[in-house]
Amino acid sequence: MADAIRIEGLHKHYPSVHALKGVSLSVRSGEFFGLLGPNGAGKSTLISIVAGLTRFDQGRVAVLGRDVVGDYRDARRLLGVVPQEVVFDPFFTVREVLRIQSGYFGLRRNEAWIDELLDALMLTEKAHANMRALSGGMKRRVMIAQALVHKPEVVILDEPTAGVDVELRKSLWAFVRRLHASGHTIILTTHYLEEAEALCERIAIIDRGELVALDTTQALMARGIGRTLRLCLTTAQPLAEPPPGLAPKVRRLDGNRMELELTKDTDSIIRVLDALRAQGIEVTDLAMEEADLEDVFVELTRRQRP
Ligand SMILES: Nc1ncnc2c1ncn2[C@@H]1O[C@H](COP(=O)(O)OP(=O)(O)OP(=O)(O)O)[C@@H](O)[C@H]1O
Repeated sequence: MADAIRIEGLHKHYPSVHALKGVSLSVRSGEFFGLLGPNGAGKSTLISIVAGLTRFDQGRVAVLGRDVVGDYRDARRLLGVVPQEVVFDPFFTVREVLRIQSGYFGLRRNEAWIDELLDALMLTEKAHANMRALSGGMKRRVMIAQALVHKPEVVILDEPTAGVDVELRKSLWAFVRRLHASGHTIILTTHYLEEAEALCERIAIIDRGELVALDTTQALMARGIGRTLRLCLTTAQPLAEPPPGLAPKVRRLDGNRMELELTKDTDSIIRVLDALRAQGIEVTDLAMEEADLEDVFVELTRRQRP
């Protein structure tokens, strides 16, 4: 089966920025895929190219084997994009917006699916409301319904939960999970890393137009970034300096509290405890914190400031 999205050697220049510098990546069919990166990394540019809305300078991009330039119509039909910005025509009702969008794809009798979308996105009561009369969160839900009106196999969500309240975010994710479970490929960009961690099977991280990581979420989180060990100690005198041998690992020492950074797989907690005991120091409390996606992300996109 063709990859849901295949990007090869993609370059894009704006007048003053080389926004994509030879990006290659593939999203497998049926995957829940995360596209992460700091502000200005090139995520929206990449999405807009996949959607056939932005020209590029070099490379190839295909949606389920259809070239986004040579086979634009087919590629576009297979894709639903929920844009970052909420754009709408204030003169139409919610149902009209969805009917018009169906018309763009040549779909006539689409009412049953429109009803299903309205229901799933909790918009049924607002079907006859004018777009301008909706709250921001509701408008965003209409954008999602609009992107799905032609039942695309591949769905791209560009920051769908930015500025959305917790309740709506939960219901959106429940809906997106259902879409994924029913066989759709989902590509998500988000600045909420815990969302990506919870939802995505694989994650690509781009930074300043370059792919800096592409791996399963699990493997990314397991990358050898340190774990934090927090200790409460009892000593005759508060410690003035870290015990010998542990000093390079100690990040903070405050009286009887000590925080150490341990390297995954090579540093053992037991050895730390033994080293402390050898100095007559007892440990009264201990807490360990694993690196999360946020730590990995920061590590991979840490910028060399000029
Ligand atoms: N239409 C445009 N004209 C000129 N430069 C642009 C245009 N769109 C984006 N850029 C520039 O291209 C680079 C990539 O921007 P892009 O919007 O793709 O990043 P992003 O990863 O989506 O960022 P964010 O997380 O802030 O949405 C940035 O330096 C941006 O200023």
